[in-house]
Amino acid sequence: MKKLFNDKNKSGLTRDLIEALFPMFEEASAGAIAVDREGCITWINHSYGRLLGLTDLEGALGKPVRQVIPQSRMPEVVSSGKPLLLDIMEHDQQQLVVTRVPFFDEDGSVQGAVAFVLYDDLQPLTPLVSKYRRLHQDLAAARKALAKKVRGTRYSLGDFVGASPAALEVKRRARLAAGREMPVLLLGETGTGKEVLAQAIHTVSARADKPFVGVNVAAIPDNLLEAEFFGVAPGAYTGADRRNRDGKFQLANGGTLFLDEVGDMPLPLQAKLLRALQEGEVEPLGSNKVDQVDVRVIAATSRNLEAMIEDGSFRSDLYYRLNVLEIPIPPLRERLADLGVLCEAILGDICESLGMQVEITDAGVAALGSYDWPGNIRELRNVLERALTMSEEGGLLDADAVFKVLPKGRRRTASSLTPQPIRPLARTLADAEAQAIEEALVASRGNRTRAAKLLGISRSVLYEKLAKMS
Ligand SMILES: Nc1ncnc2c1ncn2[C@@H]1O[C@H](COP(=O)(O)OP(=O)(O)OP(=O)(O)O)[C@@H](O)[C@H]1O
Repeated sequence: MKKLFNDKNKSGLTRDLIEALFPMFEEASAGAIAVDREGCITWINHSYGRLLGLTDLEGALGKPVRQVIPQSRMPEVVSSGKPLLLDIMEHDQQQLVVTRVPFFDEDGSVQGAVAFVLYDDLQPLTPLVSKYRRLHQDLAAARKALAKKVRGTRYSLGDFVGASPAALEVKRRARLAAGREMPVLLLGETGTGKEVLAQAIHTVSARADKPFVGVNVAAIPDNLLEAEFFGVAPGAYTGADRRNRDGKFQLANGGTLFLDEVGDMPLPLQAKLLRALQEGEVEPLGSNKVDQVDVRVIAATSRNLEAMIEDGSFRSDLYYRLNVLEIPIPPLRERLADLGVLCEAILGDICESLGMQVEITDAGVAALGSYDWPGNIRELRNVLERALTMSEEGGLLDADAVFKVLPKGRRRTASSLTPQPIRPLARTLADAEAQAIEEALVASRGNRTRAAKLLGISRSVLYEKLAKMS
């Protein structure tokens, strides 16, 4: 038997072999053609002629293949000596799946090439193509999820919803923080979005593809905090793991460490944290070696750190170390103009997970504005979730539906009963104006053109006033 792969003829496709295989391929394919080493047609079968719309097959013989089939890549196959095993060729708005193979003489020189049309329409391949597309989409989704997991974040800046002057100022500062390496201190009541913002800053920063590690100081017992932060050396204490256990600092190395409720940190640990931040090194519990760490810290608190410094429960040096860029996040009651956009975003999110469609009316949004939101946006989300469980698919949340689920007893009042100190008239007028603008923005669900109309002023005047308020 002839050796298929000898030195001269590595591909083994001699003319004899091609001739032996040809009838089988020709029979099975939708068309076949052969060219010589110059790329001129030496043979073409009837089925291919029909596919190409050729009336005179004899007339095609001897012609350069590109004269007859402009998109043919046979000249490339003859000149390179390499097959093109699977290709899609367009011809007269048809898509042909073709395979092209060169053949050689005994000396290994290219003698010509043959080509077969495997499919003359892509229909039979549809299940394969759609399966490929589905797998491709799954792969892209999995890659995205994995990238988020590696980053450790769920939120980016777009997730901090709000268009009021106060919310825009928060986002402006967050963007500034993302562009620099400095420590950031986020100040805000519970549920105002401190964690959302910390993650968003990390996601936009140069450390985005490194870990984001969050730790809630208030949630960890004091006696475990040190190990949690700085790690534990093997056998550091009775019952300790034999292996090294990394702390949050080591886990966040290269990335961002989010210290939530930093005001709840006991004083002895504050000193160690300060050292870690100043020196860029941490000492695991029970170890006499230090680990170098490169960590960007974003701290957050709902407590008044300045008052804590006064009463000696927070170190002032640590405060100044953490508070290089301060971002105060206003409570929801101070940015009611964002209620409309917040409702839209939160309802969209909840509805998507429940597979339903429910919207809120302007009166529903205005009803939400009558409450003072001590739990801020987290509470708003809970209230909307409760309202949704009581509403019907495709329904509308109106004021009645909102009042049914709104906690009683924390309504905002238009005027306080306690007498207010007399202030300069200009100040009182400015406050009244700011409140009127805020209420118009609530009523118009953040739509400034509508808000300007409600107030009877032009849009440009409204913008001017908003700029002064921010
Ligand atoms: N501006 C915002 N836009 C959209 N959703 C927000 C916003 N702020 C907060 N949320 C949502 O409110 C919830 C609470 O947010 P987050 O955990 O960031 O608040 P926090 O200030 O860190 O609260 P805490 O101090 O209690 O930990 C989350 O579900 C978050 O998605």
